[in-house]
Amino acid sequence: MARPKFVAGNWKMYTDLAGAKSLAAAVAKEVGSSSKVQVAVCPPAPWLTAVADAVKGSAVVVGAQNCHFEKEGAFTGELAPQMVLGAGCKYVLIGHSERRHGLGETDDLLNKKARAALAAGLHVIFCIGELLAERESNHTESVLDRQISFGLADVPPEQMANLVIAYEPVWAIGTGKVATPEQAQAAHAFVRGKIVEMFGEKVASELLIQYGGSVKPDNAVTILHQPDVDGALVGGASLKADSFLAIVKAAG
Ligand SMILES: O=C[C@H](O)COP(=O)(O)O
Repeated sequence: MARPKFVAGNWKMYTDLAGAKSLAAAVAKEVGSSSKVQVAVCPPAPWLTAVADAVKGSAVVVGAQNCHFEKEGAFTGELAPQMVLGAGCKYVLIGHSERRHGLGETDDLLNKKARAALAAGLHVIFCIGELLAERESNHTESVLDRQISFGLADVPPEQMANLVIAYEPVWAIGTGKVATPEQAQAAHAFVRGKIVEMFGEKVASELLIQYGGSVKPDNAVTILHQPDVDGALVGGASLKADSFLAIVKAAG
C-alpha cells in the first residue's frame, strides 16, 4: 500500500500571537476538512492552544517543537508530553538539529523524550541528520545509524506507527543549500534499511520519512517524489501560507 505524504511546518522561534493565528487560519482554510496530504504546523509553545483553535474543523494538526521526558516535576521551562497533548497537539518534534547541536541534546536524552512522548499518546517526528563535515568525511551513514540505533532503542514496535522520521542534513537547514534528490533518496533508503534491521519489514515499509532542509516551492516536487521520501519538514517556507501551501500541493 502506498504511503501517504506528510508535510509539516516548523515555525521555530518565529511569529507573534496574531501572526501565528492568521498563518494557521490561512493554512487551515486552504487545506479544508479533508486532505490527501497530511499537514501539520508546529508553532512556538505559547501559541499552541491558539493555533489548535485556529485549525479546528480542518485536517491540519498541530505539533510542539519539544517536550520533556518526565510527566511533571521541578523542570523550569519544560513541557511534559501530557501538557503538549492537553494544548491540542497530535505531534511533537524530537531531536531537531537546532536542539542537538545548539542545545547539546544527546542521543540518550532524545531516546528518553521519544519514548515518553509515544507512551503519552503523542505522535513523534524524530529528526536526524549529519553535519557538513560528517558528510564530507563520508560519515553520513554511520551518523544516521548511531542517531537511529540509540535514539529509537527500546521503542515498542507497536508504537512505531506513531513515529515519523525527518531526515534533515544539517548543512541544508536554513542555508538555501538543498540536498539533491539523489542524496535525499540515498539517505532515506539507508534509514528505511536501518528500520528493517531494528523493527522488521512491515514497520519499515509503513514508516513515513520526511526530508527537511531548504525545501521551497520550486524544489519540492522532485524531492518529494523520490521513492523513499514521504513528505517534508519545512522551516523558513512554512512561515508564509502561500509557500507552505505550494509545498503541500507539490506533495499531492
Ligand atoms: O525543521 C525544519 C528544518 O530545520 C528546515 O528548515 P529550513 O526549511 O528553513 O531549511
